[in-house]
Amino acid sequence: MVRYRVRGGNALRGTAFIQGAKNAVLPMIGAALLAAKGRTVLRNVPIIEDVRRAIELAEAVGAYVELHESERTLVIDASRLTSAVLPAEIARRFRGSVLFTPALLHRLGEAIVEGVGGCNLGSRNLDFHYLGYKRLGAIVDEGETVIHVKASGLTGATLYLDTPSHTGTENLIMAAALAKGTTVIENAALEPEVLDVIDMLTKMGARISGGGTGFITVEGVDELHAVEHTVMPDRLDAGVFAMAAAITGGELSLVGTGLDLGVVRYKLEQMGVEFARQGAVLHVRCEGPLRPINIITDTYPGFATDLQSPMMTVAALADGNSYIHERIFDGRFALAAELNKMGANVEVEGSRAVVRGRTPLTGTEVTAHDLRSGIALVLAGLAAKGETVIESGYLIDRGHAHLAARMRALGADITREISER
Ligand SMILES: CC(=O)N[C@H]1[C@@H](OP(=O)(O)OP(=O)(O)OC[C@H]2O[C@@H](n3ccc(=O)[nH]c3=O)[C@H](O)[C@@H]2O)O[C@H](CO)[C@@H](O)[C@@H]1O
Ligand SMILES: C=C(OP(=O)(O)O)C(=O)O
Repeated sequence: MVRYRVRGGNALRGTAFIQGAKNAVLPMIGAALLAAKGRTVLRNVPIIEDVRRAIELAEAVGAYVELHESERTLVIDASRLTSAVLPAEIARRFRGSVLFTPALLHRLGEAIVEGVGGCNLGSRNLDFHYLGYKRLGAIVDEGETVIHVKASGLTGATLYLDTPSHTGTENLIMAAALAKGTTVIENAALEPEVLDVIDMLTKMGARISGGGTGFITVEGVDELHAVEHTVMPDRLDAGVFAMAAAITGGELSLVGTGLDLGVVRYKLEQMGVEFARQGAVLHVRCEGPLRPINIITDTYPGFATDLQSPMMTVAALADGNSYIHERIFDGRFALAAELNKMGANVEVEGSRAVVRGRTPLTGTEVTAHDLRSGIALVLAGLAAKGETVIESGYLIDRGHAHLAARMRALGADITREISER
């Protein structure tokens, strides 16, 4: 059992190094398995638990993988894939396991998905993925726990997503990349991580146009080759560090190539946080009291649902009532009860929450129900009086690399502990 222990009260100051993006590297590991020859090199890989699980899963299907931790570099040789089974004990531990299906389909003619994990956020359907594979010519047997997808070659088709699913778009692009003929994906996701995956696939030889427009066209090719690619910076990790500066009255320089916080920056600015771009560095500081805010989560370029929980912590520390409307997931307010244990006043009704601030927070034992509620509780701990203990730290480690070390370097009093339990 991993737990984080945070003693609040220190302002965070210094340079925060933003990790590579979790939600880009996971599909890229899946994409690397599409190359039947050569070695793929991924750089700026975040050293997070989800990446470790993705490596285990790639090895389970026969790929050779080297993780060079201090270089944050992953080398993947998928020339010999030996198993189409995504075993439950690994696949159920992270969402990214779903991104291995297209490579197994193309390389081995089938994928046996024994489970898909990820944060527990209410319904997390995969119907767009499976309907899309069917439209491309696959046979999908959906058993109670195991899903079997089979195809002896896919053929391009027009696909439509009811909502622009992030991993759904990535999976269907990967499936279409080696299909015969043209595929059009309508209502495709616009997230920057999806565009980074398209960049990598394009280098691999895929013919993809329309990324970022909502209408993606993929002209199938016969093969894809191994390439080197640098993973984009993690805007969620960056958002959390900006919020840490905001709630502790600190001042941070965020370093991460081409970092763009988008709407999160504008929302924090409305709350009184100051940002300044100095060349490649994004400077963030906050001196005065925080103002309340209204947030509506949405697909990109809307406010990212993954930053909704951390923003709830910031709202609890703002003077006045903030309003949050969660529109992506139907079960993403588990944080409210934990924040309330620390003295916050958050009231949830359906998909909406009212956060009545500012309430002084006091450290106590709290539970991370998912990755982002975990990091939101770390933020609360940084601003609370006394000591906050957060379990399970594993959920935080799924998505944030070396969190305690990076925050300690900025002046935070935070430790990561491992116990037998
Ligand atoms: C590994 C990864 O990249 N995870 C991200 C990805 O998850 P993920 O790709 O799983 O999220 P989706 O965009 O697919 O899901 C969003 C919503 O669409 C619904 N839906 C989705 C697919 C489908 O086939 N049918 C369906 O109904 C889901 O139930 C959910 O309510 O995008 C989410 C939304 O930005 C982020 O919170 C996750 O961090
Ligand atoms: C929901 C998240 O991740 P996943 O889709 O991997 O569960 C997240 O990163 O907040």
